[in-house]
Amino acid sequence: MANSKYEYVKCFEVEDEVMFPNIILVWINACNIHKPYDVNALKLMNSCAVEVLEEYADVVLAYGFGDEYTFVFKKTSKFYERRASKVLSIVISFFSSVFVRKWGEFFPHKELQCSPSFHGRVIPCASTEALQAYLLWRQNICHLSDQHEQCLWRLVERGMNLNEAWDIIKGFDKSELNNLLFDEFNVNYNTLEPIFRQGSCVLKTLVEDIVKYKDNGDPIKRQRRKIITVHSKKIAGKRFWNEHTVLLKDFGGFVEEINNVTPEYVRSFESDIKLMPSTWIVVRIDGCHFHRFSELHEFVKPNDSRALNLMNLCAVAVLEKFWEDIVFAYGVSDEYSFILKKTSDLYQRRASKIVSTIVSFFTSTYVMRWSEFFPQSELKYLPSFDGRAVCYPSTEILRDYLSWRQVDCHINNQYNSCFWKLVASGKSKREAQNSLKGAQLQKKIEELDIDYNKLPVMFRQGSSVYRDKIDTDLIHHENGNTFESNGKVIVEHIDIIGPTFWLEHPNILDE
Ligand SMILES: Nc1nc2c(ncn2[C@@H]2O[C@H](COP(=O)(O)OP(=O)(O)OP(=O)(O)O)[C@@H](O)[C@H]2O)c(=O)[nH]1
Ligand SMILES: [Mg+2]
Ligand SMILES: [Mg+2]
Repeated sequence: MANSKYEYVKCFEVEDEVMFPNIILVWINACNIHKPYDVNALKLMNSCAVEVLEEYADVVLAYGFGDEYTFVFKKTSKFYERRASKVLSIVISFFSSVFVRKWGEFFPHKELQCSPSFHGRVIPCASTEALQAYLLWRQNICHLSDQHEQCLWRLVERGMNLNEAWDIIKGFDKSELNNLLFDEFNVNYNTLEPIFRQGSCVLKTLVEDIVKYKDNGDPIKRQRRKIITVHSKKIAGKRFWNEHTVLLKDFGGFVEEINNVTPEYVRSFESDIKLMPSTWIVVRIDGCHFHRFSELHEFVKPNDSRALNLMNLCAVAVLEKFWEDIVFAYGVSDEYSFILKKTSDLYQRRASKIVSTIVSFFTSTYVMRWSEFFPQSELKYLPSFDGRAVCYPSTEILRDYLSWRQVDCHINNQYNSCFWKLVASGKSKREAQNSLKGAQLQKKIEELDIDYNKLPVMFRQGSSVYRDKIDTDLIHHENGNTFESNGKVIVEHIDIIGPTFWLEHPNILDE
């Protein structure tokens, strides 16, 4: 809706469409979860994967083990115009929401200590043959890493620390690991539960339901898609693949059995774009379908302080977590922009990892802290956010970016204030819309007698989040130790278009 002279900053956004005929794979992996192999953790991951397949019609297959999952989109998918960062962030955000929501089902006696996060990337697979190689590669890694984990955690349970245990098994091959399990722990690896050794496949299949019976007693059947979770020893084998008609239909059959994955293929599966060095990185996230989400959860119109404060809290958590890299954030409505400093080397500036981790952490914090802001209202469906990263080469352009967002906030807020005032005065939504079409909003505000400047400043200015550097230079002395404080992360509602704020806080965008 909003047009401003700052809009040109959009031209720094780059196209990231996954072109046909590539098959879209989304690989996700938990950040920093390393703990004893727990079957409940695997079942939780599986249950989240099932929800992903339920939610997104285009995801037809998923394969996961340990703390990772891969989602495979049908060949013809046009999900979010196949834009990689959208596809990745939405899947990972939704997965994070479900993970938080379902945690208690699988760990009833263990509270989730902090917001979990996942990172990932989109992997374009050029052909069914490449997909077959990908699946073989991941399942080989499942076998190997599970053997390691089974040995490692048994050694730890026996009293070793993690490093000592690693020192013993690192470099062990399959048979050495098997022998260790057998000789030391009397465990035959092949008898362990398949969910550990083989990983889990979640897929859509067709089943026939009897919907009713004819007068003569004959059943009337209807085919419906059903999501199943299976464990199979060879998911890249012809037999497994070709016996699932849904997979055959979507991707075609596997022609040959394969035993090896060529290093070139692995290289392509692992490739990850790095963002240009010495540029500001903006990660903007935005709620998916928040129009509907806000209706369903009865947000106050047009601005709901609870919803905005929850967004702000999540942004503060992001700045606290990434305190070395993110220097500023600006939020309005269902969106937040996070500014990573020019010199940041977060995840070696790998775009997917930066965007996915931030989106995931923000989402899981949102779900975990929801009830503090909406104690009377249960989450009716799970929120998800999309995200993208854009590089800006100069501070001037970065400031124009922030101005663009704040002008947007301003114009939207003026429009919404008029709109809801008209509706409150008895006009229908359509009438209100028509009367505002092409109108000078400033004039309308006067006409409608809206005391605009009396509206809460958070609604008018949006929210700026940054570290209050007043005490940055303070050196605290505790127990004789000295350390530098990073400053407290604060939320302010201020004008960031004019120069005043930036002159008063020269350290924020200090190059
Ligand atoms: N009532 C109310 N609605 C809000 C508030 N904040 C955000 N929203 C809703 O969230 C929407 C955000 O706009 P968009 O991000 O453009 O639209 P969206 O519905 O999220 O759709 P996509 O982002 O394209 O998935 C607004 O249009 C509002 O409907 C709020 O404080 N109160
Ligand atoms: Mg939105
Ligand atoms: Mg929005």
